[in-house]
Amino acid sequence: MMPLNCSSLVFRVPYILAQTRLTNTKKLTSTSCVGSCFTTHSYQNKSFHIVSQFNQNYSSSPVMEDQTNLLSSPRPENYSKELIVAVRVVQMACSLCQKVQDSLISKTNSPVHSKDDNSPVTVADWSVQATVSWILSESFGCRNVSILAEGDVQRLSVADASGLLDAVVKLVNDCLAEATYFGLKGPDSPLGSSDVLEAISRCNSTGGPTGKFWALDPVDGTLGFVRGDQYAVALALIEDGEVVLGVLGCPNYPMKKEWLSYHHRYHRIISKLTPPTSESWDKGCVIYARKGSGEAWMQPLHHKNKLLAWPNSAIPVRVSLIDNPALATFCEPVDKSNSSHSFTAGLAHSVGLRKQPLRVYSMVKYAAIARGDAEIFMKFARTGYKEKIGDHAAGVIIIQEAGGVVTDAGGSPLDFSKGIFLEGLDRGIIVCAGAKLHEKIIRAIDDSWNSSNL
Ligand SMILES: Nc1ncnc2c1ncn2[C@@H]1O[C@H](COP(=O)(O)OS(=O)(=O)O)[C@@H](OP(=O)(O)O)[C@H]1O
Repeated sequence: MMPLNCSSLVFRVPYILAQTRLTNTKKLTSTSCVGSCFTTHSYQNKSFHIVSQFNQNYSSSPVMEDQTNLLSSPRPENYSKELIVAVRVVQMACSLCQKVQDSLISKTNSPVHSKDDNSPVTVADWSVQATVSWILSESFGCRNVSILAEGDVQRLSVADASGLLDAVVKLVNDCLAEATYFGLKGPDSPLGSSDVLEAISRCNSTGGPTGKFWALDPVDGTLGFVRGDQYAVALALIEDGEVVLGVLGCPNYPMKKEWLSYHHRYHRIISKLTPPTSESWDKGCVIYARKGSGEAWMQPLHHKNKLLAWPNSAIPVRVSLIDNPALATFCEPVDKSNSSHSFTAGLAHSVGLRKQPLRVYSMVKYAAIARGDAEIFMKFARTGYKEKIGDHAAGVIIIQEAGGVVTDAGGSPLDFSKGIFLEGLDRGIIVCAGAKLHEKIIRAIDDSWNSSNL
């Protein structure tokens, strides 16, 4: 048997299979529809409905009020307005990021690989942060909105960053000018630099155990973004230390799941040569879930050529029912400096996973599990790295509501109540479609800990 060997990993917590949810038995037999005026489309042999609603007469609130049926859940409508605004603003952010990524790819054959101060990913980061902050503040009132995000406005305010600030202000205004097409209301006149800086500077929450705050990762998966590959826009709402809703925008998520692996970039580039028609849905989605609903939903990205009839659609997503390790696919980060590939290889072997790992950039790995395209996601950061809550919150709630399980390597739930970081994390993060696979992995990790202590 291949030994589990990862010298940098020390597992301290004994096996506790805590908080695992046995909700994976709920099999969807039919798709639900949303709204009242819909057309039928198909995706992976399932039919679903696209609601073509668009109302120019919006109220003073940036959310168009007649579109609250975006959520088809019959359950209590807690956080429903928050979720609607969050889904829409993440759609806007995806559109913004797509523009930046397209220009990045077309302008250079040797993409930027770091997040230096003037890199396109930095521009996208700031612009998404400003846009999301502005829309949330307009929707719920500045005083009621607290946002935790990484961007620090000081860097953008200094004199030598004026070119960067100009680029950000332009992108933000271009994006907000299209707000009505996403069912939101933009500003009456373009924002100035000070408005943009103010919107960014409002994202100064440090999280914590009480109160309500949004956790935003504007462009998660820097490497994927600059390489023209997978990245995600992640927005979650956390209240009293619990994630209550999550939205993951995945602009490059391929509906042919085989193309998800970074190895298949070539196929994705080829697919770009054939632009999608209004009826096709070849890539890009926004996935979202609300705590306690027992449901997670996916809608296609908004397409520019459908400006006056936004396809306000959603289909339910559910984790895979595969619980046989030999048939299961596991995801992990592409870059081995972000997660030990040798450790996961040993773990995979001892658990009986037989397929090659699916290496995917960013929180798109959470989306893959929620959609049932893979069964396991494991991340084992090197010693000393502290995971940030914004890099996981949206994914965790989506997985849980889609029927999956997320814990640390000791089997404990992730704790979002301790501030910016996932404090007390027992090294790895384990995401599984079902409790059975999860139990096997946690047991194997525990065995490795025991044998390394012999
Ligand atoms: N050293 C180290 N170890 C572990 N994790 C780290 C580390 N450094 C950063 N990060 C965080 O992980 C995010 C990248 O993780 P991914 O799963 O996307 O990795 S990979 O790009 O596929 O290799 C990365 O997201 P981005 O900063 O958006 O790229 C960080 O949130």
